[in-house]
Amino acid sequence: MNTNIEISHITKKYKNGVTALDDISFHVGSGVFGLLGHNGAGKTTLMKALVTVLTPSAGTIRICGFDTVKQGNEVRARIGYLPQELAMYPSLSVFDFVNYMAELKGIHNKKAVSNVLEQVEMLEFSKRKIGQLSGGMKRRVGIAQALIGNPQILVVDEPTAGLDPEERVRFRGLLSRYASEGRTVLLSTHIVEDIHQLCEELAVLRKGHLFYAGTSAALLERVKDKVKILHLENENQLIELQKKSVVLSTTYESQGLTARIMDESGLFLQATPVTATLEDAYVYCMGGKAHA
Ligand SMILES: Nc1ncnc2c1ncn2[C@@H]1O[C@H](COP(=O)(O)OP(=O)(O)OP(=O)(O)O)[C@@H](O)[C@H]1O
Repeated sequence: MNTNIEISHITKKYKNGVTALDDISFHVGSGVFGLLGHNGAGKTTLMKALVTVLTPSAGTIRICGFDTVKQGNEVRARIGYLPQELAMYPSLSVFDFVNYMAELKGIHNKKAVSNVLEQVEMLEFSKRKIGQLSGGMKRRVGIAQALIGNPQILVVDEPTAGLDPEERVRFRGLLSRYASEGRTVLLSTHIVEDIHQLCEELAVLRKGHLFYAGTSAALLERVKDKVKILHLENENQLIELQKKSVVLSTTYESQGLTARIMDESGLFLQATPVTATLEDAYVYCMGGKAHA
């Protein structure tokens, strides 16, 4: 497998003293790779370091073999980035906006602009003003500007958040199509369904530390035999349970509720073991109940 991204011992300490990343190392090959973690875990900081917007305090990152600090131009030529909040000019047309972004990258080629708009199914809306687009359409225009120059690596920060189910499906299709022919899509998300549908491999950050990096299958192996269900009489018992174990999900019933838990140390002898699913594994990684 080719390694498109090599992250080695990356630490980022901000001026205010916050250590957003603490000695992170992992490799990313081709395909869609998921970056997971709660708010503040360090995902955006890591993505900014990958795309050379931010310089790490220590460690190195190589993109297609090029060092993000020493060979920024080579890296930027091979990477497309859709930040969480991309500043867009509402009065520009879709075409003019993407063309403007292309020119900032040094690409003066209107055909290339039409090409990327076609890839994201926005060519027919080329003349529409950005201010008149739906949230999903704006996100597609965001991807279009990241695809300019046909980058080997596409980095997208929470691209499906806030989209309706239909747009989400369309978006996932777009990302998985792009991640073929040896290209990489690195996707940060809170949404378990995104990972489930798209990512063979993932990394999980927790408070600046790497909690897991590897395949979904290996993650499932880790949680095997640890998922159990437990009947509870009321929500007070649920609150107590959450202090002692990771609650994966809860189902309310006519009398009380059933909690699905991760019994890591085998303390819950009264709970019934069940077959672990990938969804359990992802939710466990995220530290508890599903976000979507
Ligand atoms: N420019 C900055 N200066 C100081 N601290 C920062 C800065 N940017 C981020 N942080 C802090 O670094 C930590 C990691 O933030 P980061 O934005 O990377 O997390 P995240 O996982 O992307 O979260 P979210 O999902 O909310 O975007 C947080 O504690 C955050 O407050």
